[in-house]
Amino acid sequence: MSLAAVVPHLARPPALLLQQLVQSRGGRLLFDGLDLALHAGDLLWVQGRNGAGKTSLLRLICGLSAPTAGRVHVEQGLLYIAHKPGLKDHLTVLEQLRSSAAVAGRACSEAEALAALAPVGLVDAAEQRQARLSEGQRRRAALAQLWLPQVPPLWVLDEPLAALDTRMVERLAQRLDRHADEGGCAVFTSHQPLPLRRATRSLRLGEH
Ligand SMILES: Nc1ncnc2c1ncn2[C@@H]1O[C@H](COP(=O)(O)OP(=O)(O)OP(=O)(O)O)[C@@H](O)[C@H]1O
Repeated sequence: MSLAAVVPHLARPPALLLQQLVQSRGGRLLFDGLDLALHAGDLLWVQGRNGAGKTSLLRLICGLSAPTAGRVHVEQGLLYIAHKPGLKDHLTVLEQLRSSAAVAGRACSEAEALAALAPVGLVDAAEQRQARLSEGQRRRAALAQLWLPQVPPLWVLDEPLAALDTRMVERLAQRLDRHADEGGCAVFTSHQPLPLRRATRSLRLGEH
């Protein structure tokens, strides 16, 4: 029997591969020679003090900035929700969600978008302009993307818990668990642990 038959994920390439990744910013070395492979079902919690380089790493993974050296390989698609999600104030919650999906090449129907607003508790706010949302509601509006159909396999979430109440934190953790159960994976930053059912891998930056 082959090793791949015993450990199924070895049969597939990793969803995310970081090889000898180096990043300097503002004259500081944030990480040096970082190697990482993320496979189906992996949830990776990136930890570190303020300024350690967590957001910088997530932006590298998404191809939004270039490493000083090394390589980032994403096998299929990814979904990035930034620390400050770029919501347009003049759009309604529903318009924003459908527009974000379309820009990502995953256009969705109004019914699908409304269904994604239900778990984040924003169905009643669907027609409301985003300028009138609270911080927590803005975070929920951005996170609704995780409930759309055809989500990409790799999720990259920067501080997804910011401004969320306890109930929404639990709902997000359940969504992450289910995504991993279905063979997806995620990289997230957070200053607090998420109440996840699945085991979490962790990477601590700023300790060199
Ligand atoms: N545009 C930039 N130009 C130069 N240096 C930058 C830039 N953006 C961030 N930095 C620096 O890179 C370092 C890492 O920043 P980063 O935002 O990745 O940290 P972080 O771990 O996400 O912090 P936090 O927990 O506060 O969000 C910091 O020292 C920061 O000052």
